[in-house]
Amino acid sequence: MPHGIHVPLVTPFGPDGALDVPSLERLAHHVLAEGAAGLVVLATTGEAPLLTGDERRTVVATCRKISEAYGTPLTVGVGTIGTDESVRQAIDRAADADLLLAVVPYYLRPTDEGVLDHFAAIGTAAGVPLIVYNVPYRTGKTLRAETLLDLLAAPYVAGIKHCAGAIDADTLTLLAEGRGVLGGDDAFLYPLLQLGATGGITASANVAPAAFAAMADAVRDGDATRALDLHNALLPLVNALFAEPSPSVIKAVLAERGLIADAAVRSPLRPPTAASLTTALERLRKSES
Ligand SMILES: O=C(O)C1=N[C@H](C(=O)O)C[C@H](O)C1
Repeated sequence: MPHGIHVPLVTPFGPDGALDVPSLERLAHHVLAEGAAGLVVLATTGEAPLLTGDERRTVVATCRKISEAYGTPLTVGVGTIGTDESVRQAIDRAADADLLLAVVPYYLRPTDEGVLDHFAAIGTAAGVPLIVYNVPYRTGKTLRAETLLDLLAAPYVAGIKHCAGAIDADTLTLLAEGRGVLGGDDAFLYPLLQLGATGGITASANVAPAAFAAMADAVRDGDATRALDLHNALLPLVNALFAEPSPSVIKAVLAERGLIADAAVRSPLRPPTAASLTTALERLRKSES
């Protein structure tokens, strides 16, 4: 069962728009050295749908080597609208992955039963445990709490990355009855951990890996005061990092800090405004003081 903070890495591009592997390596080393429990590639934050097939393979191979050097798991994103193509992706990426982060099929809004069949097909074919990526505000598909619990109980599912955008009634049911929930909404990570989530996949941890890892450790160790202090210090930063479509602000902050060479994002994402970047940098400095 995944635990701790797994960082969904941004995918750095150079000023010419090409994949920047040295920056990816630098960032991956940095977050693991700062206490992240694992790397996640080809997720939302990694702009996965905007990469070519060759770029995806390079990102996975690069982070595979680094994960092996640190002895930490590598989670690789998979999944699209249709089951057949999702299965193909899963088979292709499973060889280099410890876990696959498989998104709920989006856009078509299938039934919950269709979604269960979708994950059964992927999980059976891949032979690598899945983390179900439940993000209704992106996919357009909300799953019933019972369906999420059915997924958690499936032999091919190691966990659920839960991004409900709130702590709603279904989230409470899921956490009360299921094991292996990972917080996927950065702003809600602390309460989710307190309610029993085993860890998180949080984009903001690209920028502040040590603080996120410390917060997860504090909850695990029962140090509620320290965990709450860290949450309160991180929350303004998280809000600033998500003030514009992610990962634009995150990349700009990483570039300012010298962790990646350039802040470029791919269209239709756009660079953040100067005001958003300034606010995020100020809040990062404050969170560190
Ligand atoms: O890339 C991810 O994985 C994450 N995606 C969420 C989103 O952007 O919807 C947020 C989370 O921090 C990580």
